[in-house]
Amino acid sequence: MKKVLITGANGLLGQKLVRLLSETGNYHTIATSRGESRLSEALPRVTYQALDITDRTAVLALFDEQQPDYVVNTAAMTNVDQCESDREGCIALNVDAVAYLIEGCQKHNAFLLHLSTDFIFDGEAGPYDETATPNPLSFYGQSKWDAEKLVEASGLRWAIGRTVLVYGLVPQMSRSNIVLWVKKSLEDGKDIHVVDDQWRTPTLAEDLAQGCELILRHDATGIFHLSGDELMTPYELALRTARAFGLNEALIHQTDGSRFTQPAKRPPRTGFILDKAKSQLAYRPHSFEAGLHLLEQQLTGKAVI
Ligand SMILES: NC(=O)C1=CN([C@@H]2O[C@H](COP(=O)(O)OP(=O)(O)OC[C@H]3O[C@@H](n4cnc5c(N)ncnc54)[C@H](OP(=O)(O)O)[C@@H]3O)[C@@H](O)[C@H]2O)C=CC1
Ligand SMILES: Cc1cn([C@H]2C[C@H](O)[C@@H](COP(=O)(O)OP(=O)(O)O[C@H]3O[C@@H](C)C(=O)[C@@H](O)[C@H]3O)O2)c(=O)[nH]c1=O
Repeated sequence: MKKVLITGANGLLGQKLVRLLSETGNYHTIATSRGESRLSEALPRVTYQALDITDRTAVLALFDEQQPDYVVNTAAMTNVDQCESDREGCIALNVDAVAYLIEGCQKHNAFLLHLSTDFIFDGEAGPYDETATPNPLSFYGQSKWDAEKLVEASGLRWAIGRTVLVYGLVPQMSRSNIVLWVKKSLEDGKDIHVVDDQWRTPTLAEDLAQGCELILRHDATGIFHLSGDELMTPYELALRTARAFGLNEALIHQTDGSRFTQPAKRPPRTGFILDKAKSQLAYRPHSFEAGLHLLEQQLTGKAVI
């Protein structure tokens, strides 16, 4: 049985991945995150331990204690605007902590799967494949690219799973996501202004977890693009979400980057080409509507989250 240490296990991907690894029956999982566990229930073959990955001593001590075969680093500062204002905190978590994990993996000859983002690209030429050249526009994007470079230079057996605009539902979320935000706003009767000049391939959290499990299952090394397969604007995403949940589309107003601004610059056109993950891992993401349907089932208690 493969022993896997997951960081950021309270997060959106972390919770999905812990559940998936438990369900397959092939992994013993050490789920770690900062603070108490927010996993909804005790799961077979899963133990939880608090771990702040910015604490080098704590990271190395946990590696010595648990001796994992695989490490999946899902923890990150994922609030892109916060990364712009708290640059020190961003580097500590998104870059320096990755160096501590690499150190632990080197000592115990563990495989490292690290999560990264479409925001390493400038969005001038999306959708991108794994060979495209990064040119981040934001501090978040730069931090994630710097961490990728550490992983690639580590001498470890490593994989990097890059993803795009993840949506989904887990218990006690510390951060919402675009689909839940659209749904809640429309349910509350609030007007929303959504951009039509950015393009993304939004990713169902379950699909991303599946992609990570496939990498672990096959000991697949290198960079893999793991996202949804449909390129769309956030405006289109909002309309399709409204239709799927039977909500009022008239509340959704089209805007663009000249009128809607955020503190961190977003790349205009990203999205991923998935050919490598499809051919090498048999990665098969849900369609966007199928992803929304699963979310609807989870929200109504017809499927587990
Ligand atoms: N979400 C997205 O749209 C995208 C995400 N990614 C990447 O995918 C990965 C997973 O993202 P996602 O699951 O959505 O992120 P989340 O923000 O949902 O989860 C990150 C988790 O890391 C935890 N964490 C924060 N600081 C620390 C720390 N010092 N030590 C240990 N754990 C910590 C957070 O804890 P707490 O909950 O307590 O804050 C949170 O549970 C990240 O690497 C991200 O950069 C890439 C592209 C898109
Ligand atoms: C809040 C809001 C967002 N948007 C658009 C802008 C943007 O393209 C999209 C999502 O905006 P957010 O600020 O929620 O998410 P954002 O920070 O852009 O999401 C990113 O998260 C990090 C972690 C990543 O790695 C990236 O892949 C990326 O998906 O929605 C609007 O058009 N209007 C709005 O009022």
